[in-house]
Amino acid sequence: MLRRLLSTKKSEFFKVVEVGPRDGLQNEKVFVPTEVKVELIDRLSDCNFKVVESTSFVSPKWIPQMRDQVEVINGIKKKSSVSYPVLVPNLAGLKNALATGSVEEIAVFGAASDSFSKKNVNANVEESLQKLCDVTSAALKEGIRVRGYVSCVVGCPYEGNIKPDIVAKVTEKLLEVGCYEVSLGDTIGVGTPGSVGKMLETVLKSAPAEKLAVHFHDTYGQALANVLVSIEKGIRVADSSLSGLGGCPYAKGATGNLATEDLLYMLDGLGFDTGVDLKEVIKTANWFNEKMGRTVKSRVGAAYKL
Ligand SMILES: CC(C)(COP(=O)([O-])OP(=O)([O-])OC[C@H]1O[C@@H](n2cnc3c(N)ncnc32)[C@H](O)[C@@H]1OP(=O)([O-])[O-])[C@@H](O)C(=O)NCCC(=O)NCCSC(=O)C[C@@](C)(O)CC(=O)[O-]
Repeated sequence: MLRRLLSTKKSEFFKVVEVGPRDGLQNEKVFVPTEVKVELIDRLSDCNFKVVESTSFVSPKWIPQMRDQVEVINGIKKKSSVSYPVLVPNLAGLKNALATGSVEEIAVFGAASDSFSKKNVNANVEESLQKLCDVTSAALKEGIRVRGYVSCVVGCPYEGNIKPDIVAKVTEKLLEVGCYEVSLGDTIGVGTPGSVGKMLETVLKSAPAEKLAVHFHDTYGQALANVLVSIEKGIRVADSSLSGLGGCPYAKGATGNLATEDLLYMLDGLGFDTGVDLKEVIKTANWFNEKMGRTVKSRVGAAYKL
């Protein structure tokens, strides 16, 4: 498939979902000022992403960094070409999100591991799926688009290797209830092209590639290779975060997401059209890192001459 891709003249669209403002920031120990979050999202909108995941309507006791969700979602300059999904764990979160009048898309999140699910949302996989189905149905009735996530698709920080069958079951359920797309998350970044490839083979028996996205953390440096395997399986959507920001507060050891700059560089090299301006993403990452006193984490950001 890769050989075929490289030989075609017309470039195929690949959707990059920028999750930096949500997944990237939720684990930051220091509170990122609301105005910085808002400017970050506005700058990302100007990079031409189709999707910028912006914040979470979760409990502030569980994720204090996202406690300014209302100010963030109401403060950004929305572009009609960009979708700004917010994470919603339950009906209380949906109510709060709808009350802003600014939310048109939400993301619900489940997992393929009971232990992780308990730590993350205080419910096991089945209980959490029931809540997600309720939230999804209620959101769809309000005309809100719903994206689904499955965490721990290859490995769990508490249970080790995860059986692909469970990932397939959760994915199937999320699609059945009406999620337009399900993003498969290697939450702790332990997957390799071997384990990710096997997991995808199983999931693809019951879910079409067009309805799937991949979401890799780069703990073991396998994220780009894992995207490549996903491309070979027909998937054309990947999540990433600028400068590789991120980590999951309930998954010890998980490092950041795959860096958007590295993903864009690889996709460009493969001849895909993402529509995203890599230079603007690097400038945005440099701006953010300077603002927060961080160092550049993406390889491309460090190497690229602007
Ligand atoms: C789901 C709950 C709320 C259950 O938490 P709980 O404690 O079982 O909830 P509860 O219903 O018993 O309520 C307890 C308190 O929280 C309040 N509450 C309840 N719900 C909300 C809400 N929505 N917004 C604001 N407040 C809320 C509620 O009102 C109450 O307040 P109190 O009476 O004590 O003052 C909690 O576990 C939670 O918020 N978890 C979120 C954890 C999280 O955000 N994790 C990171 C996102 S997942 C992720 O990063 C993975 C992903 C998606 O990126 C993919 C990958 O990499 O794998």
